[in-house]
Amino acid sequence: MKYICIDDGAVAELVSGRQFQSIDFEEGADLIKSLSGIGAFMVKSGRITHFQDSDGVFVCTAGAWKKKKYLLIDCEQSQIFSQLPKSDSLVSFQKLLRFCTKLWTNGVYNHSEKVISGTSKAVLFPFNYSANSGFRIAIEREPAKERLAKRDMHGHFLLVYKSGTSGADSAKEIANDGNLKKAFDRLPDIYREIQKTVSDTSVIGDGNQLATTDLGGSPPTSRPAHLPFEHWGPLLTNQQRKFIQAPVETAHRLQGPAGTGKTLSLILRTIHILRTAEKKKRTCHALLVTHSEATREAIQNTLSVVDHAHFQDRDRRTEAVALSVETLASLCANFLSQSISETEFIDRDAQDSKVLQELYIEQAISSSRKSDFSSFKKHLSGELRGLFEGTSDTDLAPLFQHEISVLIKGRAGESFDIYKNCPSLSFGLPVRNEADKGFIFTVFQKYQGQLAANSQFDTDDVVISAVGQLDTPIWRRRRDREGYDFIAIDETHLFNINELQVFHHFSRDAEHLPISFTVDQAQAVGDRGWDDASAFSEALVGDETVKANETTFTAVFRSSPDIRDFCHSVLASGATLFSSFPNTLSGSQSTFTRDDERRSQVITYDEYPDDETMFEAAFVHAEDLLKKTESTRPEVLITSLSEDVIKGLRSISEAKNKPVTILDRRGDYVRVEQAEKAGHIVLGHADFVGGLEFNVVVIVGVDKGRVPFEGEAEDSNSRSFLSYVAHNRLYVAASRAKYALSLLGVKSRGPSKLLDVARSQQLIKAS
Ligand SMILES: Nc1ncnc2c1ncn2[C@@H]1O[C@H](COP(=O)(O)OP(=O)(O)OP(=O)(O)O)[C@@H](O)[C@H]1O
Repeated sequence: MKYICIDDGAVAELVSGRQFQSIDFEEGADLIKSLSGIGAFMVKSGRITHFQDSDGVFVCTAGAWKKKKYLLIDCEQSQIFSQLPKSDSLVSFQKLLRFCTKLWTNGVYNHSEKVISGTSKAVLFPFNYSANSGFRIAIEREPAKERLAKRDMHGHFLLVYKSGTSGADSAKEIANDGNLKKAFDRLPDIYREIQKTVSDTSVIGDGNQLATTDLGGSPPTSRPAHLPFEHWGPLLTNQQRKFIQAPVETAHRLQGPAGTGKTLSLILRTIHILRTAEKKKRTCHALLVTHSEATREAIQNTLSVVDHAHFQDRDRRTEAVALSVETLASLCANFLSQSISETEFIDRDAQDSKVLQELYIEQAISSSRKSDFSSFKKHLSGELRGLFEGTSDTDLAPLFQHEISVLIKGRAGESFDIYKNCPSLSFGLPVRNEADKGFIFTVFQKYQGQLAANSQFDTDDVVISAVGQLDTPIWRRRRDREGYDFIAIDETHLFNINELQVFHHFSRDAEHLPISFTVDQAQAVGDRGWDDASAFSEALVGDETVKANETTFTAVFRSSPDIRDFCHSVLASGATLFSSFPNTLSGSQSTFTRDDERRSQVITYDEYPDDETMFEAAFVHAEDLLKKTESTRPEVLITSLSEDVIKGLRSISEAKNKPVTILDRRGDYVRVEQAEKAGHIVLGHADFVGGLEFNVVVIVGVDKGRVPFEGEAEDSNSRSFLSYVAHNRLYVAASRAKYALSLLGVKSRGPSKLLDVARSQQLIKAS
């Protein structure tokens, strides 16, 4: 294929169809295959007709050819589709089409679109943030000038003649217009043919058009995933469909970055399996496990719209097909008569418990400092001793909390013997020898003592006792009667290994592992010591030899291309600093159509003289962006990675009478619903925003000293840990945004280092 000639009608169609934005859709995958010259050319859209011969391809829409504008991609000269991976090729093609539209309509260019003044050239840098940031596409805006002028067609053509990473002098460079001339000579014939085709198939054409238009739009609802099951069919990507319809008997891991529809697909898969069982008159009891009570409520609410058969309202004791939605704690309580009352239970995702746990740990550290440190001191490694001596109890608390939750409770099940042999985390407390572990374990025991003294349990306590009861002959006999035929687990990255090992005991048949689960490791806070995503499968399945099937999503539905790029820059910066930091956004694409992009805003970073002025400005930005994005107040989130900033924002909202609804648990959809009723903006710490989505997100205090948090600690271990978690939190907070993201900081502090990549690539502007 020497060239591809696309008319302006086809360009408009290709930028507005959601299915052309990602290779996860069959249409997107076919399109990129065709562009790369693999097989016959194919574009599935009612409005577009294409012609192919040995020379090239014409992608056209009906109309008078002389009135149209054309993009001619010279494939021979530019090699544009043979240099990049498929997903990147599609992204660069889509960005090219958008740039062409702007060149034709004198639109406003962004930082990656450059018209070279004094020349007839333009250059596009489609990947300003990533490994391919130097990749560019060169366009001649006035190809075959004289020849086209004679035929009254000057200004009707753009010619893509070069791509790659090397620069050149645009003023001197001359694009070869041989292929353009060939294509030009064929246009009258091609459009005569189209005219015939359109009149022959006008009825079919219309029908197809409707289908395409449907797909191009967003789901007609303001709430995520709130559409009945049947309506999702035509909106799904190939990958989503593949996951939803995959065989039930085997373990299946679904991975993908934020906003790719993991939760939605897990819900649809569960309903699909239950509906199939009902149709075939088979018994099927399904279990959907969420990480916290708040996300359980959110999923139950979504199910009430998606699932018209009301599987979740059915009683599994009397119905053959039913669904139970549980948290790990409620599951253990129901099955193992471990009922503990709400006041006894420490919910990791709730503000009160978090504060309480940190307080207990701080007290445990302080008491160990007084009573145990002197006897351990000479045996401790220099690094741990140095850290302990040079750091305050308050600054040490998050490091100990992480070690306790991930390793002592998470991996070792509170057993010192197992903990002793656990490999240390790369980014956290520096644990170098057995004495280090012994000392940390003493702090842990003190913490555990405090919980016991106050008669409180956390999830780990419940799970550890549960596992003991699950591996007994009594449960093995009950399992056949009470176990589940299908188990779905959302947000697996938030569970620790200890917890993951419980789930496979709940399947009805011990031989089969009908478990499906979703993962985005980058959303877990801090180094969890996972080697890769397959560690989740091993922990869940409980057997290293059983391989889970896997599906990866790359089409990001939630966020605009700019916001996706920004999130990618945060993960890329984390991955550069920390060997174990997962960059799950690589190779993903935003599915925003040109219509969605109309509401999208550039990402801004603004500086203020002090905190007070910044807090007030947060509300001004929120109001401004909600107007620009045509949103309502509850569709706006103000958040921060710092507890103190949240307190400051709260006081300002009270003092200035700007009512807000406050999130104090992770993914608390009920609070968001209250905000909807009250017409309030939502305010909450970054730890509580996971699982939610907003049109506008304002992140306050993204400056030095706060992101990452720098206490008094000088120690490099604690700094690395805080930097690691700041990357996770900033990614989670930013990826909640659909159309607009605004970042605020204090001038004297300067912007956070985490913004360096994004700033250097001009992904952020001052507003
Ligand atoms: N095929 C699709 N067509 C249109 N919208 C979709 C599609 N798939 C998912 N979405 C939308 O994308 C958004 C994100 O979905 P969801 O919350 O399930 O993603 P997620 O991957 O679980 O995100 P996170 O990891 O951030 O929690 C939702 O608004 C959902 O309705």
